[in-house]
Amino acid sequence: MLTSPRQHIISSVLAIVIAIVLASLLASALGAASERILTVFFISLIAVVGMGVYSGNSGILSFGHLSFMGIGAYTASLLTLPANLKVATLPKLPDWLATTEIGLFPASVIAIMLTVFVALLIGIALGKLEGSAATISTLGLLIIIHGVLIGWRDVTRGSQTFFGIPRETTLWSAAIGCMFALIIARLYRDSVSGLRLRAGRENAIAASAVGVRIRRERLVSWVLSAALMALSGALIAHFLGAISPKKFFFTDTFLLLAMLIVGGMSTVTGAVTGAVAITVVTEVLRRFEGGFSLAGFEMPAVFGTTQIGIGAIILFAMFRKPEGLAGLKEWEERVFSRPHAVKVTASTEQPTKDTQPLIAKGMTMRFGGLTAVNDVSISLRPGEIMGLIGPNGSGKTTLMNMLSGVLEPSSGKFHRGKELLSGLVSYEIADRGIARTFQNIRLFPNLTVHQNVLVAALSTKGGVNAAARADAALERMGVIGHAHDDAGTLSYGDQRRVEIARALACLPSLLFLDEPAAGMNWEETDSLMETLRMLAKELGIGVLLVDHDLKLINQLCDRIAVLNEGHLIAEGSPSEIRNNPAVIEAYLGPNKD
Ligand SMILES: Nc1ncnc2c1ncn2[C@@H]1O[C@H](COP(=O)(O)OP(=O)(O)OP(=O)(O)O)[C@@H](O)[C@H]1O
Repeated sequence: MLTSPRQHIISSVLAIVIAIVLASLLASALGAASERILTVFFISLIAVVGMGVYSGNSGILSFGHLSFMGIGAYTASLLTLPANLKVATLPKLPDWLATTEIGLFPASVIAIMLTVFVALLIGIALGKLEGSAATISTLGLLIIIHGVLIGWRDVTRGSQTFFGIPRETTLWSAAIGCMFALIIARLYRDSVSGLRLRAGRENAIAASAVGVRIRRERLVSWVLSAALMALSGALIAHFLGAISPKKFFFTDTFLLLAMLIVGGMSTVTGAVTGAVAITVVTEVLRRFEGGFSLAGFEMPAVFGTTQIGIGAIILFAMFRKPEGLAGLKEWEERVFSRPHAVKVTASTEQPTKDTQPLIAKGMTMRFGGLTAVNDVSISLRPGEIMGLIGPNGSGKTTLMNMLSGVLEPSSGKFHRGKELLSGLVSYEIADRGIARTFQNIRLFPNLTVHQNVLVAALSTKGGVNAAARADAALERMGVIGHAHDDAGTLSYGDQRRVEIARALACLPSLLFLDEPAAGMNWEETDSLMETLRMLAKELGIGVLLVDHDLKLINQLCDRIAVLNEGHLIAEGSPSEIRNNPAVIEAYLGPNKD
């Protein structure tokens, strides 16, 4: 399933095919030099989009992808190298490999399969790392695989050139490979997995809280990107006819990353833009590297002109367009307007069937020497609105974080019916019907409002009826008119509503709201109160509401629990809580009137 309009995908695919065919025909007409430049460009572009599939969608920069290109290149070359040459130059190869001599296509397929297998093993290990730790470990990967290519002399000829590879890569085979890679990358970006990964890139905690298994999605994109790198490696080896480990090390990593960063990591349009920009700069500057004469002046040769030029274009892009020359949207997302066809059906927004209360006992959270929540026991029934109040720092958010799986409690358990929920992580809890919003809004700001909500619907309850669920939630919260605006561009109040809509798209039976009215004016707060009442009454959703607005809490809540310094000091109806001496003391202090 694809998460963007069909019109976008069709126009994107058509543009890819037409541009590649036209460029190839033009290069063929211009002669061998142009053909050669375009062939290398196509092969580089496969690698750039390959890197983009992982780095662009996950937000984790990888320095290690050239390793996969190297594995692909050497594997395919070992399979296509003439048997007599293998016997002469690699005498210690096992017999079965020495005598194998197949064409580029089957060799590429095998090379891709082997690379995918290696990437899977590495990806499972790397998946445990986040942010810069993940990036640095990809650097380790590059160095290790480079070391293996050099050290495994019997198979790779070590640091010497691996020569005699049949030059089977033509302009048209590179063009077809490039077309394939661009289309795969484009489809992946808008697939369910791609959307989930982009949500995780924008905000990992929020993505997990709406059911996204970020590690799994990262692994999918890692493996897919490795496959594209292997294809690029196989093609370049069979274009050059000779390779060595240094071809798959720092220099080309820098060049390909420069293309990706300059153009924009998060789109296929960006990868193409960056590859074009860097290729043009490289080709132009290379001609001046050896010196030139201009209007009678002899300019001297300047060593490194090309590298200086690439460095300058990276600096320019970072200063002027840090998200890349092509920005954060695909070209067709900018060009075509998107009237939103609402797909609400009768089967969406059914009243919840969960009638069991959530029961939490002895919930405790220690941060080092601080006990933020101390032995708190509460319960929440479907259909009721329960307020959770207390002075600043009394542990309200921490309690909510534990009950939604964002934090693992130091001790204490919570369950619903017979199902023990403590010990589950947040995407598992979201899938069991407990959804939440955050005190500091955690939307996916560079995704549209519709995508923000759709990703939640797709990632919970098996993704059944996801589009209709997303629309119903947007409509319920009054933000369907913003469906195709980027969530980060909305007013504060609208962002809060989108966050609630995103939680509703999970079809929760319990909804945790952390200061949902913060930043709203009284009119917006009134309308929010009305909506929450309807959610509880019509859909039977239980609401746990943290807020400092005691008027809102008193008017809305059936029951109120009060925390002070991590302890539950009172629980009861609004009137009981208003007259409770412990609560008055916690809020006003012991010596106040
Ligand atoms: N990740 C953390 N690491 C260390 N201390 C934390 C962490 N999260 C919260 N705390 C501390 O735990 C205590 C309770 O914080 P918490 O945010 O739960 O309170 P709160 O009642 O929600 O406050 P507020 O009303 O200001 O949002 C505070 O002293 C806070 O500094």
